[in-house]
Amino acid sequence: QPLTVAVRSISFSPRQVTSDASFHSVSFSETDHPKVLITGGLGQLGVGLAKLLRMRYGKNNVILSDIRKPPNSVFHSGPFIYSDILDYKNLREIVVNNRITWLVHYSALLSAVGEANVALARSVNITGLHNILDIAAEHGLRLFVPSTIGAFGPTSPRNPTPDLCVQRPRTIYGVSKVHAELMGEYYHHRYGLDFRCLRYPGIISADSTPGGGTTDYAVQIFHDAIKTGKFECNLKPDTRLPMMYIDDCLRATLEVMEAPADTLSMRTYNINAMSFTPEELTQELQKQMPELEVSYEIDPVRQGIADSWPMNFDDSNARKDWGWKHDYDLPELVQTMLNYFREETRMARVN
Ligand SMILES: NC(=O)c1ccc[n+]([C@@H]2O[C@H](COP(=O)([O-])OP(=O)(O)OC[C@H]3O[C@@H](n4cnc5c(N)ncnc54)[C@H](O)[C@@H]3O)[C@@H](O)[C@H]2O)c1
Ligand SMILES: C[C@@H](O)[C@H](N)C(=O)O
Repeated sequence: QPLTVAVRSISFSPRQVTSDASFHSVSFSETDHPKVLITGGLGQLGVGLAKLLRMRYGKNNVILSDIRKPPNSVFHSGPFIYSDILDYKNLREIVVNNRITWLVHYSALLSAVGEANVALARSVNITGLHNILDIAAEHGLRLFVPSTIGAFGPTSPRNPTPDLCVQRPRTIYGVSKVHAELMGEYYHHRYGLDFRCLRYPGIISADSTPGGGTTDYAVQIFHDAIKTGKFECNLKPDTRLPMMYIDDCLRATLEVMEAPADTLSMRTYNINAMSFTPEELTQELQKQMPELEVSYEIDPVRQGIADSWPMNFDDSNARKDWGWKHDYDLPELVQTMLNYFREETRMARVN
């Protein structure tokens, strides 16, 4: 404990790190919950993660942040603050004023929007990450940064893709995520930063919308199926990609953050649940909605990206080291998503 206090009270920035500097994660007892900051929290994943972490650590111990204006429901459900990850001083002020101990770094531009705006993606995904790493190291934070199936490329083994193999992605998103994995691991080995990283598959959620990725079709199909009974898919029918229901993704994040450090033989893990093609997802949906019509209008950018990504993800290390286990396969995913949208439609009719 005295060591922790001493390290935290040193006022330096890793921007002026001395060659023998060493950082240590802040330890806390079971009764002393972590104080969590989530960046980029208004995207597809952040609000759900905040809800899960607040149930576990208390509402006021989890702060959501973003550069966008939160909807009323989010603003009133717990602490929310403005935070631009490109503003280092602002980040530092938030961490200091709120005595943050865990940082979940969700801000990013995803694969398709990244290709549409490479300069912004480079700035948010790479310069922003540098700010986050320095803040986390300077203040002894436990840092979670998600990576992605997009961190692999056409020369990686695709079926299955192991944790350790060639990573030569061809998107700015993928390049920035490989950079994040390597920088986080470097800070861990060099400075003792408690860096934890999961490579997420495409995430599927009902109550939040994806932010411009290649796997977005697998969410949009549910919205369109319920609304119009028709869906135009922008990937070819046989494009196989790893996918996961959001509840599994958020639970994995919580579990790896809580895992004792000595169970982590690596700092970056693949996690997986299922793999399917648009055709297989359609067939599963049609078991309950036989009238659903799916047509294909291929987006060459997204298709090119998908064709370079893993088809199946090998997550055996996560299962072995810290007990990762998914709950949702394709049938449960489809049932859960349809239940959500049907209930929403029923409530809309009642009101
Ligand atoms: N959703 C998925 O399928 C998926 C899969 C693999 C990995 N991931 C990773 O998980 C994380 C969260 O994903 P998501 O789907 O919620 O992303 P998203 O695109 O839905 O949300 C990203 C958020 O980052 C915010 N942001 C952009 N610029 C910012 C800045 N300068 N400062 C602060 N915030 C900024 C945006 O406003 C947005 O709310 C990302 O890092 C993503 O790469 C997501
Ligand atoms: C896979 C993931 O990183 C994101 N959903 C994307 O497609 O870009």
